[in-house]
Amino acid sequence: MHSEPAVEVTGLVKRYGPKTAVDGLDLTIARGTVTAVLGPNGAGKTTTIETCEGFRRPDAGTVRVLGLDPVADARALRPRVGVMLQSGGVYPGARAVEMLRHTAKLHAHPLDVDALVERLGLGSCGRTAYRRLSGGQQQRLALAMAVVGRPELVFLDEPTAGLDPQARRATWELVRDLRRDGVTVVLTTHHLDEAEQLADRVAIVDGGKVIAEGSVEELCRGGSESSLHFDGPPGLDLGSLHKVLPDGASATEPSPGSYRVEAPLDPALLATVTAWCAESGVLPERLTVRRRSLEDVFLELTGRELR
Ligand SMILES: Nc1ncnc2c1ncn2[C@@H]1O[C@H](COP(=O)(O)OP(=O)(O)OP(=O)(O)O)[C@@H](O)[C@H]1O
Repeated sequence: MHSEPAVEVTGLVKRYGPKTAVDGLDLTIARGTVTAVLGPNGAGKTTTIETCEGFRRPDAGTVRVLGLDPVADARALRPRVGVMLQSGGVYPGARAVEMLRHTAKLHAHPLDVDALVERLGLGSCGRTAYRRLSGGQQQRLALAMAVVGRPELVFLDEPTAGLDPQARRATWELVRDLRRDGVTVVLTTHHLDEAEQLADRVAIVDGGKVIAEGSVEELCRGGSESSLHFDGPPGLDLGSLHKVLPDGASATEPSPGSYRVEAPLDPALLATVTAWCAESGVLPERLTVRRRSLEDVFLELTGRELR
């Protein structure tokens, strides 16, 4: 049974009036994995996740979650799927930790509430009404509510947006523990480092479609895997550098005084570039070797920075 994917989205289309938010999206998520769904603003991530959560009906295509239909089988899925919404979903007057205890009681094998409260730094919020919590506290509570029932699958929509570094790390640790316990985690994020840190698989969504999918390593493979960077005076004669670089290499000045050399990286390349700098009377500052990152891939695929 567990060879069946946790989530299977096929040809999903979702429109809001004339606007097509999701446009034939395909995504398969294996059980027990952490998948990060990345994409620029308005790419269709939230709409896709909300359709998987059963909050929206597809206009076309199919969505199966744990083998079931998220709308028709909502009752059966509720105890098995944890949902963390971007905002709200909680009665504003409800007291924070009481609400968490109440949610825990609705489940057969909940997590230990006190341990979870401690872990997410919610101890001081005990009897505080939800609406009086800070944004970060509300968010951590939403995360706690999503996982307290020990679900098989958790959807986290931008779980660390706006959190301070400490709360962010606590959230990452929690996601790692969920994964270790075999929980499938699907998260949307604008933080590429979050995807790099947590995700087994990354799906990049743009224009309502998945335009690339794979592990971070797979996505970063191909193209030029690494590049050499240095700063110097603006307007250096890169023509003379090209002459000494190996065939197929490129040297560019992406912004004034900032240089990038793309070529198969080996010690000889470094020697060639520094020798050229010496001949040109240039002291290369901040000389670094950079591996191709998810950010580079994202930029190449979407033509946009993430935010
Ligand atoms: N309820 C709605 N009514 C009308 N248009 C909507 C609605 N919800 C989303 N949209 C539009 O659909 C498109 C996809 O939105 P969605 O929220 O799914 O994208 P997203 O990738 O989650 O974006 P973000 O990163 O900004 O949260 C956007 O153009 C958005 O403006």
